[in-house]
Amino acid sequence: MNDTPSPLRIADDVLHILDQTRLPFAEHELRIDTAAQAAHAIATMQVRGAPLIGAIGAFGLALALREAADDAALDAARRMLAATRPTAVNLAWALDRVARAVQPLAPSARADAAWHEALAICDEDRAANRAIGEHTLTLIHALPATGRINLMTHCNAGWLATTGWGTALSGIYLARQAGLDLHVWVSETRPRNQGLLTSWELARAGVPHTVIADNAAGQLMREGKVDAVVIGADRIAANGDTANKVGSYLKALAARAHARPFWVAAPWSTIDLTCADGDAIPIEERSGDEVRVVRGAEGGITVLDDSRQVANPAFDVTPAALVSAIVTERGVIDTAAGRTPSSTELKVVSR
Ligand SMILES: CSC[C@H]1O[C@H](OP(=O)(O)O)[C@H](O)[C@@H]1O
Repeated sequence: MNDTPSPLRIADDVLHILDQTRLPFAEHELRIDTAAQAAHAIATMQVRGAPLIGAIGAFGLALALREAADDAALDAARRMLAATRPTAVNLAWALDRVARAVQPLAPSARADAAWHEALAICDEDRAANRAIGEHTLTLIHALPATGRINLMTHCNAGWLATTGWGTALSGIYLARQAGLDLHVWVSETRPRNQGLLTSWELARAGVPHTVIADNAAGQLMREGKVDAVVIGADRIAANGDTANKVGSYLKALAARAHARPFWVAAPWSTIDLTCADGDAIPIEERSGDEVRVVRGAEGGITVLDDSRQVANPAFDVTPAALVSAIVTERGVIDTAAGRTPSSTELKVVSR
């Protein structure tokens, strides 16, 4: 799995992360050697993307256990890290997994065991994402498109958002490697502009793409310029309702209106069977400053002052009825086929 870039690097038993708040303008690595630094990196989106914040949370818990490893310290560190971002279930999932692995151990053995568990989470994430890419490639091959294939994506669900390969972008990378004639519409994804990260990734990989304003998606679909939409996910409820970066829902509505497939690509750890449907998914409300200030290479420009009210929900929920397929490492859950889910699909409902 070494043939993928990664936003994190382990050296000298500490973490080094690519600071995503400085991309795409500057490539700058940050050293993370305390749990507080890991929590800060997640909360400020120096690291972002559901699988990646899960991995950084896991390492953060291991770093906390180097300082104190009794039950109270474990619980406090876990809560502190879990509180950083609420929507992506991968964070809580990874923290629970590490805590479960170390709880039976003596405090003196916990930090090393937690570190190894975090490394295992990363290995499994890369393998899962590669498998997601292979399943997505099958869907791409099955598109009725003749000539160049035009996909659309939203936000950044590439290797920057994971520990390698990406989720939504994994299939795009494999399609490119397979020599498919493919072009990607990349929506800029205001207010944090993660679309610029996607463009940065795709440019590095030589994938033809075009960045669009978020509001251009419907017109492009209307003009027949989009063959399918593929996005990542932060939490998928038991009925298939999908929380992803705000703006995903509007793309799903437009895709349905124009009879285009809308695929959600995510590892199994993003499925939260404790959420019956999308109404149970917590939606992160971020600072209004992200809307008030437009960031660029030279810092930020304030476009709206504090006297104006701003709302900034960071995610939205796309109802399962608008999702054509959920692609996980276990295969494709075809939510449009109207068949009964298999045992591996558990409670994810087919439509
Ligand atoms: C591969 S999951 C990517 C996922 O992460 C996102 O959010 P954020 O940038 O706020 O961490 C977004 O919903 C992406 O689809």
